[in-house]
Amino acid sequence: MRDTLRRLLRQRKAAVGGTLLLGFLLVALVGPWFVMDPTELMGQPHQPPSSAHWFGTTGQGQDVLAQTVVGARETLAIGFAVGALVTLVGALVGITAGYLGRRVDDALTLTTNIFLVIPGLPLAIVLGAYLPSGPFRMVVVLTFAGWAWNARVFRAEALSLRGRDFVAAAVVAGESHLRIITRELLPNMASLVASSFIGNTLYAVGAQVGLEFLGLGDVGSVTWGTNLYWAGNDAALLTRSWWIFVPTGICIALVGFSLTLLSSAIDELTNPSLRAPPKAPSAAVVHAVASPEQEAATPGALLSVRELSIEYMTQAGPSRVVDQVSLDIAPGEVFGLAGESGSGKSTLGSALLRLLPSSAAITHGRILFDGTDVTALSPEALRAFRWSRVSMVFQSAMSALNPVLTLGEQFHDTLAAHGGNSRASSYARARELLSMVGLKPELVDAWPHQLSGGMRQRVGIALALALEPRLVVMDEPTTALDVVVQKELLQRVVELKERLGFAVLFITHDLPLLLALADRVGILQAGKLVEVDTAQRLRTDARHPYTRLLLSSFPHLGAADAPTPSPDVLEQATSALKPPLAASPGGRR
Ligand SMILES: Nc1ncnc2c1ncn2[C@@H]1O[C@H](COP(=O)(O)OP(=O)(O)OP(=O)(O)O)[C@@H](O)[C@H]1O
Repeated sequence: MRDTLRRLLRQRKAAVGGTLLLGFLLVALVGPWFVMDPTELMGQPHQPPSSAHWFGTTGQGQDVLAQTVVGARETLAIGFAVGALVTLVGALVGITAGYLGRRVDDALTLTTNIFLVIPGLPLAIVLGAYLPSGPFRMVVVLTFAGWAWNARVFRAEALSLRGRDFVAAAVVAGESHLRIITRELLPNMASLVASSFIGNTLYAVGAQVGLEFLGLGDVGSVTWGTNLYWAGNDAALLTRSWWIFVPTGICIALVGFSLTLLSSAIDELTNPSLRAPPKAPSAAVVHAVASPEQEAATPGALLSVRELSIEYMTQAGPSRVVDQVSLDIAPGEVFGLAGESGSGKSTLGSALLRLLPSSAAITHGRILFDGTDVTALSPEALRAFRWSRVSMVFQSAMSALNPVLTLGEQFHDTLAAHGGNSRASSYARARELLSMVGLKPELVDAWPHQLSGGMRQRVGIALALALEPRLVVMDEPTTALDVVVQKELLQRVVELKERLGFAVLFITHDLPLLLALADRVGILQAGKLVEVDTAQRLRTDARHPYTRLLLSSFPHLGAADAPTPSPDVLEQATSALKPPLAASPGGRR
């Protein structure tokens, strides 16, 4: 907690926003003792700023500085009180609904939705007419009108946390609902609570000033809203007495600005991916290659990667994660890319479709695909190129499918984006693709959550094959699956590859799996391709020490001194993957 606070203070946005807000709080707390009585008629009306009245006088002769300073107290007090109450009520209702679910959720969600459809202003007017005037009325009115949005946000967060293992573990351990909510859920929502509180305070200050300006507050009190109300009533605009409303207006804008800065700082602190990444060089793709002969693709190769280097721009400067990699993939070949975690496999795979994040740049080299220089494609050409010529199967079957669209719709989106025809023809193609990967065609109307992990990954493969690409990049497609499902899936991939003739770049850290599946394997170490060879040769005659180290970490792969190897994974996988894999295309590195 102290560490979070320290990091928050180090953030420029938080420092500026916090200092501004603290300044206003200080003025609101002690300022009223140092200024004149804001209600007393001290001088001539409509007097511009002078040494007697630094901010001038109002249309009735009161001191504008005193009104601005004293007005801060009630405005901010109500703002923070409403901010806290709206957050509290919203969190209570939302978390209870999301965590308990069923009937409680139905009832609370219905209530929340009713509040959401009632327009805030009429609700505030009606409530205001029945409640005794004063700050209390404003707090009740704004809390009543504002809690529902917050409840929706907290409910969504509770629903997502409820499914997490640590909550299931607390339930199994017999913890009470109250304890689970306060000990398991709430601490995990700390950043949401903090940013909601700041956002709600911003809402409260704005809404309060708005209502009071319309005369719906207590016009006898001194707040920033009533200052503006009286400025309007005293014709400050008509008489061009700008000093009556400008100081209050500036204060409201500055408080809003400081709260916005704080809210954004909290978001960035709790979610580092929101921080603006350091900028990649403006020429994100550089085409230089060392030698002219490297300019050309290898004859007969489907893909030629030439001296490719990729850098991420980090706070500490550029970090090269792919370093001068050159490789070729032949039509119909399965090329395996192996290497330990963080060696740059996924970065290299994403670069083939130019799917790198904005903080990454291809700083050197070329990607030549079937006569196309991928590194030089315009955004429009790239859109047409991706998926129709090179597609991808992503690692996480869980998150690669859109949870709110049926499978048919997801196929239709992909086909329509590449000039597909009617929805009916997309659905027909989707059924065909589903049966091709061994799923029932009727699943076209299913939602992703109705499928198992293995089924989802098959859908991912079907989607990747929808436009009959010539190369499919598979980035750890089986990592999250158990060995049986993994085996079935890979068998299917090999069958489809034999039938349709596409090539595969298969990325994984599971070297035994690759040696069984791939025609050739490349070993990536810290961004460098240290060895490329046929799977057969790598198994028995690996040359690079890093390859040998990787192989030796799997004792069943022939290490003579390995303790009684368990059933040979390689043998199992090879026998599963019929027909036998083709020999390597020669002549490439
Ligand atoms: N957005 C990013 N900003 C900065 N560095 C990054 C970013 N994404 C990845 N990296 C770094 O790039 C390197 C390569 O990451 P990459 O994901 O390509 O490795 P990998 O071999 O696919 O790993 P794994 O097998 O664990 O998926 C890692 O050191 C990682 O920390």
